[in-house]
Parts: sequence; structure tokens; C-alpha cells
Amino acid sequence: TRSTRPQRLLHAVQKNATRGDPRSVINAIDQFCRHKEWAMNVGDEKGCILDSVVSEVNPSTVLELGTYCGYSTVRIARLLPPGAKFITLEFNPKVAKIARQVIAWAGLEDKIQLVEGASGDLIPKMKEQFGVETFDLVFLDHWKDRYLPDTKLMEECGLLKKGSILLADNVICPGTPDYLEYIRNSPRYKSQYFKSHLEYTKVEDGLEKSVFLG
Ligand SMILES: O=C(NCCCCCn1ccc2cnccc21)c1cc(-c2ccc(F)cc2)cc(O)c1O
Ligand SMILES: [Mg+2]
Repeated sequence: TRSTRPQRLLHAVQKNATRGDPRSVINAIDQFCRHKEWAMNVGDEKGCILDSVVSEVNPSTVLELGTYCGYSTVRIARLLPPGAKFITLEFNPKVAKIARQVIAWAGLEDKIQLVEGASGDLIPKMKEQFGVETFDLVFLDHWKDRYLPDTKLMEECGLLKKGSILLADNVICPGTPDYLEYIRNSPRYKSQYFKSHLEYTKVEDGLEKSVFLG
């Protein structure tokens, strides 16, 4: 049977990237998605904005919602200080299996805890099951209609502290209108929009960075 797009992306990494070199893994995926097959990685343009936010926050604890093939996971993990705790959630077991191999090819498996399941089920278990107090940085890149409910859930579970940063992908395309409305009008957040483009295209998209004010 025909291979899946994540499988073909993994093969491109194994063929074109150097083991243990995160930069070459990032480049191999971007080349594959630009010249062979589009895939829904955050991409290199929005990826540079992600990099600058990660470097600025220099987080000790990170949550990523939506691992996919591990592209943004590698981008984030390569910038983390030693000892940082990085949890990434993936819903689809087949995709998670590919992501584990991409992450391993980059040599970053020791910095990342990839957990399979739905955010709505796993977020309430973060403290007890994963020993997390609060997250310094959350990267939202999963089902677009889950950004808002999961943000409210993280607030309710006490997973955000004053200064916690939420960075949301795709707030224009595919779009997260209810999340944007909430986060831009809530007195509990200070938000900033980083205009960019949908990965590997000329279509407008952007990242919304929001600071939790407590
Ligand atoms: O759908 C997107 N991502 C989400 C994929 C599924 C996540 C599932 N999942 C993972 C963890 C997890 C935890 N709990 C519940 C569910 C969970 C996405 C789509 C586009 C896109 C597609 C077509 C188009 F024409 C234009 C744009 C671009 C992006 O950058 C995207 O990110
Ligand atoms: Mg995305």
C-alpha cells in the first residue's frame, strides 16, 4: 500500500539530514515541503519567529500541542537550556511514531517527552502524571477549535503563571477566530500578532503571542 506523507517526510530526513544535526533535519524537511510535498509544519518563515520567542523566553518548561512530524519540536528543543522539561502532545499514534524517529534523527530524544493522546484529556493530568508545576511557554498547533477550550483548561488547572507565554500557530489560516477574540479582549492577557505566511506558501498567516498576566 502507498506510504503516508509523514513516512515520505521521514525518509527525506533520513536521506538528506545528518544524524545528530538538528539544523540539517529542519532544512531537509523545509526542502521536502517546498519542492516535493507540502506538509503542515510551522515552516521556516514562522519557524524563525518561533525561534526568537523561544530564545527570548528561555523556558524551563514547555508544552507543545500538536507534534505532527516533529519539525517545530526539533526547532524548539535545539534552543532549550540543559535540564529544561519539554512535553509535546500528539493525537495520532501513527504520526507520533514518525515524530519519534525524526526527533531521534536530530539527536534530541533526551530533551523531549512525546505523549500520545488528546489535549482535553492530558492537560488535567499534567501536574500529577508529568510532575509539571506551570509552563513558561505553550506552543499551540493542534486542532484549531481546541485552542480556546484548552487555554481555559490550562487556566483552570493552574498551569499558567504570571509571565507564561502562549504562542499560537495558524491564527489566520486555517484560523482560530474564537481564540483570537478571547485572548485579544481578555484583561488577563497581553497579545501581539506576528504577521507571516502559511508555511511554504504566499497565503497570509501569523502567530499570536500572548503573555498571561495572572
Ligand atoms: O490542522 C492543522 N494542525 C492540526 C493537525 C491535527 C492535530 C491533532 N492533534 C495533535 C495533538 C493533539 C492534542 N489534542 C487533540 C488533537 C491533537 C494545521 C492545518 C494547516 C492547513 C491545512 C490545510 C490548508 F489548506 C491550510 C492550512 C496548517 C497548519 O499549520 C496546521 O497546524
Ligand atoms: Mg500549524
